[in-house]
Amino acid sequence: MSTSRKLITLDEFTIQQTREFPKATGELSALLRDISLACKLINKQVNKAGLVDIIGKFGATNVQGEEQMKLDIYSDEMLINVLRNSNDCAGIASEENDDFIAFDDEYSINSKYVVLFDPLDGSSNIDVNASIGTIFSIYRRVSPLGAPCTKEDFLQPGNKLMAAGYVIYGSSTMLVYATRLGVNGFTLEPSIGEFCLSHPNMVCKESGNIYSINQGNSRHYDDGMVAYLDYCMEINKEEGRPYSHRYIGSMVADLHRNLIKGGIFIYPGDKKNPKGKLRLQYECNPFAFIIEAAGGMSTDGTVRTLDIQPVELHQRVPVYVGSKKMVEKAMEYVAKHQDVSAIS
Ligand SMILES: O=P(O)(O)OC[C@H]1O[C@](O)(COP(=O)(O)O)[C@@H](O)[C@@H]1O
Ligand SMILES: [Mg+2]
Ligand SMILES: [Mg+2]
Repeated sequence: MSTSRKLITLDEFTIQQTREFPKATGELSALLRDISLACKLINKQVNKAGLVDIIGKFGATNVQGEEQMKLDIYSDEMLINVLRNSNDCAGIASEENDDFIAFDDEYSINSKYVVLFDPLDGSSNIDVNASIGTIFSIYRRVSPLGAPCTKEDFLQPGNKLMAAGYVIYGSSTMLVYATRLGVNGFTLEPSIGEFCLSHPNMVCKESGNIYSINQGNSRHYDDGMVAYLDYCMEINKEEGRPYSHRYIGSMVADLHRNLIKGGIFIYPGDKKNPKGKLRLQYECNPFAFIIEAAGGMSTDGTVRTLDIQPVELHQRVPVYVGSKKMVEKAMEYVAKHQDVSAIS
């Protein structure tokens, strides 16, 4: 049985897409190719993490007070170096850097785009060989070309995104990215070192039977969240419940599974952390953009994630993202209990 088929590389795919848009300059596609190069360099280290000095803590904390892992720093440096030398990017913002970085060479100041990224997502899973990832999002600048980019370029709401994506370093390495044209997945073919189209036109099912949440925090949840979890665990054969609980603890891996199988991922606000844990600009917005482009939905429990106006680079927001019907149901529970608690 021959398993080979004509491979379409990411380069070929992005060039084909550019041809469909006469006005397209190819800069966005070039930026995607730059990001894929940086992720190939990260992938090389991830694949042999136990054998090279890339496991463990770096010995510093980031602006959010989180311990940085060596692979967080390595991945951050790879992305910054590739994007700084690419002529396609005016500047970056990253989970691992306090402030944005504007590239001030003569090419970068004339680039139309800025990139935000979570260089290594799922840091708590690095040392235990569970799937981890990189998350990125691309905005067109609002600041004038010909000068370094500014903070405003990085504090745009998600509904202004041009493209967003992630790379998952798992049993295979995949790059999935979304534009307003749709969502496509590419698998790294190690023998040619190229990402090749493997999951064209990805769609997020309207409903699924997986719920993904760190239930270890449930003692801190408000009534609405507790009631929704009861709903997920309730025995109701007609409605396909109880749902299965799946939680890898890497947002990239949990969202990738739900994108393919259907499901809901929730990192709510709670009594301990009212804003939740995940960051709006380089975790929640890119996934909201990808999942919506695939037909799903994302909110902070009340508002569409993509319509939230960012005020800080590293701000956190609650997130309910995934299959449309499941997010709507979770919103019903949250709203119902918000009304009750408002009255009482
Ligand atoms: O351990 P918790 O509290 O469930 O948090 C897990 C979440 O934290 C994260 O690891 C945060 O991302 P980073 O690893 O990039 O800091 C997410 O990937 C994941 O969904
Ligand atoms: Mg992360
Ligand atoms: Mg991270």
